[in-house]
Amino acid sequence: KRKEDYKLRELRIFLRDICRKLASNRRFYKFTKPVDLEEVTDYLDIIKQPMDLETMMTKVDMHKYNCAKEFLDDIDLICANALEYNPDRTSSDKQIRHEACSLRDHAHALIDVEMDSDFELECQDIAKKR
Ligand SMILES: COC(=O)N1C[C@@H]2C[C@@H]3O[C@]2(Cc2nccnc23)C1
Repeated sequence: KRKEDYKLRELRIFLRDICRKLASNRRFYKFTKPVDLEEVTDYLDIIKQPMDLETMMTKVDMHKYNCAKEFLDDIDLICANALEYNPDRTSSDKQIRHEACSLRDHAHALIDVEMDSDFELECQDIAKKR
C-alpha cells in the first residue's frame, strides 16, 4: 500500500544514516567490510552467516529491512560472529571482542535515541504482513 511504502522509505533513509555513522567510526573498522576469505581461510568453517556494515548498507537499498529490529538483528549477528571467531584470551581477540560489543551497544543506543518508538512499532506491524 502507498502509505506503508512512504513509511518504509523513511525507515531506509534513517537506517542509511545509522549505517553511515557506524561505518565512519574508526573503532568499528574491522566490521565495515566482509572478512577476507582468501586471508582468513577457515572463516566459513566457523561462521555460517557472515555479516558486515557494507553488506547491511546494500540490504537497506534492496529493501531487505522492514523495521529497525531486523536491522539490529544483523548488527547483533556481526557482534556474535566476532565473539565466536575470536574467543581467545590473547590481546588481539580481546580487542576485537570489545570492539564488537561496542558496535552492538552504539547501534542500539543510536536507534533508541533517534527513532520514534511508535514509528518502529508501525514498521514492525508492516514487517509482519510482508
Ligand atoms: C570481523 O573481523 C574478524 O572477525 N576478524 C577475524 C580475522 C582474524 C584476524 O582478524 C580478522 C581478519 C584477519 N585477517 C588476516 C589474518 N588474521 C585476521 C578480522
